[in-house]
Amino acid sequence: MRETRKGREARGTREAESGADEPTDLWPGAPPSRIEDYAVVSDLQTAALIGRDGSMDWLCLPRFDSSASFAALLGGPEAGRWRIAPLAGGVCTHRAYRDDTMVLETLWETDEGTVRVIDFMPVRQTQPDIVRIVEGVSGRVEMGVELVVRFDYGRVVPWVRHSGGRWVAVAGPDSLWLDTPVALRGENLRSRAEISVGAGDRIPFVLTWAPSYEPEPRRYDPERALADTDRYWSEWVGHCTYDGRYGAAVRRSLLVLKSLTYAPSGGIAAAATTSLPEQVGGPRNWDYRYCWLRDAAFTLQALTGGGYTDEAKAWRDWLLRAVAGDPKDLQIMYSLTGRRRLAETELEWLPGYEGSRPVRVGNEAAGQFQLDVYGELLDGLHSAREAGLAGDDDAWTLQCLLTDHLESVWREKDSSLWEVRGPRQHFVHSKVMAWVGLDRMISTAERSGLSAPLDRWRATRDAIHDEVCERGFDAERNTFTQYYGSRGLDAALLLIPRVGFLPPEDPRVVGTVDAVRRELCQDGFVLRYRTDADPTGEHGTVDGLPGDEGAFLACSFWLADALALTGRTDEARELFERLLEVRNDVGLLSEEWDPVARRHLGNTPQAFSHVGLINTALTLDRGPAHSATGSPTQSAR
Ligand SMILES: OC[C@H]1O[C@H](O[C@H]2O[C@H](CO)[C@@H](O)[C@H](O)[C@H]2O)[C@H](O)[C@@H](O)[C@@H]1O
Repeated sequence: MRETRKGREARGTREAESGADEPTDLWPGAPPSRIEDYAVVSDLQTAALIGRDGSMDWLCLPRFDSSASFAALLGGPEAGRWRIAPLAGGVCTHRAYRDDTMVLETLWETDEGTVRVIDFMPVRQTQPDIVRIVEGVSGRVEMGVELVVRFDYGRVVPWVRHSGGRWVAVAGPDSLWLDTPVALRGENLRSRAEISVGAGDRIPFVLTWAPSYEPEPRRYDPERALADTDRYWSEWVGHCTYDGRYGAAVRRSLLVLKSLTYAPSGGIAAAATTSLPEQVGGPRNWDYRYCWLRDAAFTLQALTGGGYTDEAKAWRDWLLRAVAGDPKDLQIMYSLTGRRRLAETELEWLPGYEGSRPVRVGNEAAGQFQLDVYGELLDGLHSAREAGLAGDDDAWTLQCLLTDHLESVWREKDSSLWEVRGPRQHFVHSKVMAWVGLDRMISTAERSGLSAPLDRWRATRDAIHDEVCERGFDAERNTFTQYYGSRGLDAALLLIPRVGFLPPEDPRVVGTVDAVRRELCQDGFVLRYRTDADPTGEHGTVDGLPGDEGAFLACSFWLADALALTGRTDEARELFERLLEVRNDVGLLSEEWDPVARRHLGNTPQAFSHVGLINTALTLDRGPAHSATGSPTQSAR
């Protein structure tokens, strides 16, 4: 490495003092990244998003749901980011994770030479570290480094100083420490350097977060950390039991799910981000950095399907702790540690992703009544037992209490799995999942001989079944409906055969799958529901929200499942392989896909979408061995 002239002059400056003396940009006019441009690295407590332009634009420290120290994703470079890229600008020529790991390698091939940047987060020991190693491959490339730290989601400009050879940014409770042989200079409230990287050079940058009131964090050997991180992920992937045709895609999705797991508690975040829009420029922007019982139950089944029983056990332990107490106080989501209060607020100082406002933290849906979660939970615990997780007395006690409660609430209207913000309805999928909850409890008690009020449970299960078939089915159109009396459809109805509510060959199931294909598909991908379908809704829509959204990727996987289950395997495979095509260059999926603009929408990477991928791959390879949640245990009535 050669340090450039500006770099040498910069030693010892105080960034905050140098102010706006040089308002130039290292990469003038660089466009913002699209959602699908981001790769993720994780230390199992938080995650960073890195664009194809080499810019780390999202990083919450010290946890997934902490304030962001880099929030360029939602506010542009001024909201904090860390870019390492050729000064010539542009995006990388190639990018991939190193084998089956979460170590990212980004290659820049320029006329002058080739450089690789290796990005990773060592699995957390004490403090979070982000390591970036710039490696000269051939020739010589002029690289730029720009570090803009803005604590509290872009709002707080820290004091920056150099101390004992380390670069330090401090404000309030946060401090960030950078160890690197490169001297950064303060300029325009940013820390910058230019370096000339020749073949064989290897230049490390290690950024470590610590509470500002604690002693400075220890220094980390980046090369050793790289070897350890490589080994950790390779060993983890080595436990995967899936050996089917879609091995690489399934392993990558399992790695993403693991990356979204908050290791200290076993809780699983629905996604690494907040407020990436479901419609660019619109208000459908939500915070997903929490643990949804629904998403976690689905995730658990994908993990057990892939052979990961330790994670399943950790999730069950998390669950038992989180929901402890009165079952009527059950929430549909919790923080990663099990905290209940997730008050939703808007960060008005952030312009949002491509102007998509508001940016929200917290999630009001935490207070909703969503009937389906009882079914997903009970099914998840049932599948955990089926997957060989030893029975647990506490778990069974909890399951019985939840079932008692389910029996007393299943007739109520709810907000559904889509967390609609319009009026509550008798959503058909919710009732189906109430049936699933009772069905799985009956099955567990029957098989294991655990004591249970079986006659009563059977009567309730049958009553739900009868009511759904009577009030939730439109005989004229031969389809189940979104809610009782509605003309609208719901992609969640695709789960009916998978959860065993009716057998796949039942004409009502076939009719519903056909109706969803006819009315909810856009370019073959599936919308959750029509956002304009219900004039009785608060804003003339069932979800009470203005605007529209893209195709929901999990639902598109559910359609592939339903096609496979109803015997249309070729069509199922074709759709599944189209869905694989919408993954980004490093195999990640966000929540939604815009079939018109052909781009990712919504939070990323999203567990729900990756779970869909894994479960459909398992269905295509192994047949419907288990439901999505769980195993069909009963056939038609
Ligand atoms: O689109 C409206 C709702 O979107 C979010 O919910 C969605 O994501 C959840 C997490 O993956 C998932 O469990 C749920 O089924 C999805 O609808 C958001 O959290 C809600 O607040 C919002 O109303």
